[in-house]
Amino acid sequence: MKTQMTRDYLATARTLSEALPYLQRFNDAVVVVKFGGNAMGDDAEMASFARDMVLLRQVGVNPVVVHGGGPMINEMLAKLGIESSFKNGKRVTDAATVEVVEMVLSGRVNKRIVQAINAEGGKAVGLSGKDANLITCVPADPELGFVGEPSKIDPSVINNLFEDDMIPVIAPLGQGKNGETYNINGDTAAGAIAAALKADRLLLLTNVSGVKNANGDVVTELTTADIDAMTADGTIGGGMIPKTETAVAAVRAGVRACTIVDGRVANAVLLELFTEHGAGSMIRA
Ligand SMILES: Nc1ncnc2c1ncn2[C@@H]1O[C@H](COP(=O)(O)OP(=O)(O)O)[C@@H](O)[C@H]1O
Ligand SMILES: CC(=O)N[C@@H](CCC(=O)OP(=O)(O)O)C(=O)O
Repeated sequence: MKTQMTRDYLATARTLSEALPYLQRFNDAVVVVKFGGNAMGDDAEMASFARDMVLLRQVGVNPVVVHGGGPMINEMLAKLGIESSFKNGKRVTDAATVEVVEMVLSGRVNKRIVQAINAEGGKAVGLSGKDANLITCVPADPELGFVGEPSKIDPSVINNLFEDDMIPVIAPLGQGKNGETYNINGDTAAGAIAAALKADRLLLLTNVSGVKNANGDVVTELTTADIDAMTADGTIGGGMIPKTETAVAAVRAGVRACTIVDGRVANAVLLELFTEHGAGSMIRA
């Protein structure tokens, strides 16, 4: 049974300690957290994120981490002298680039998060969308090369890890039908996994406090119509495009709510889920 999380409940707890007596209400809830490369920060910030994941698991929530690592990919591409560009927030990915993307995401970034969660007392297992056929892809757009759009999700490996009290940490790569490797935007991968799991919440952690309007103010609740209008007039641009696209697709696919929030704030995930401090921008169906 999944616990129903409601904004009403969230609004009644002002602090984490006030929320503590009610945390069992979240037992067995599935929360997919996209941890963006820009949200990762230094070792102390990484440890704070890892602690949040371990605490969620301890109160019975099933967290799934899907990570990005765009800045770390940029750094490695620059070292190798490979030029890179983006179209609507997605990296144009040729054969040489996808090799680097896989090395950086499945290697260094994935293991850094796994190690941080394990150091906090959790049991994290690092995977990519290629493991156990988790994510099958089709090409997203001919102009983007090896950028994948998830066409099939097999979440059985995630459910098995939940049963064994483990926290899946997933790098956003997938496999095509001919065995080719695809680079998937981290937000897109997180949304597809959240939809397949019918997650209670999808949290997209980034380096801004939410979706901003033309005046620069964070919009706390957004409808899909607001997002369409703000994208059409250019208020939403760059890396925010895949996030809002993902939020809309996820809530349409049955995810209860999606929040875009600043992951650099201490205890960002716990505060967002359990207290009215949950700032950021929330999108619901
Ligand atoms: N309307 C908007 N509100 C907030 N951020 C926006 C907006 N439009 C574009 N952005 C940009 O999107 C960025 C977040 O996307 P991105 O850098 O890809 O993050 P991440 O690495 O966390 O996935 C912000 O830092 C900001 O520069
Ligand atoms: C297709 C595409 O854009 N893939 C992304 C995957 C990493 C990612 O999403 O990283 P952030 O979440 O840190 O931006 C990329 O190559 O940068």
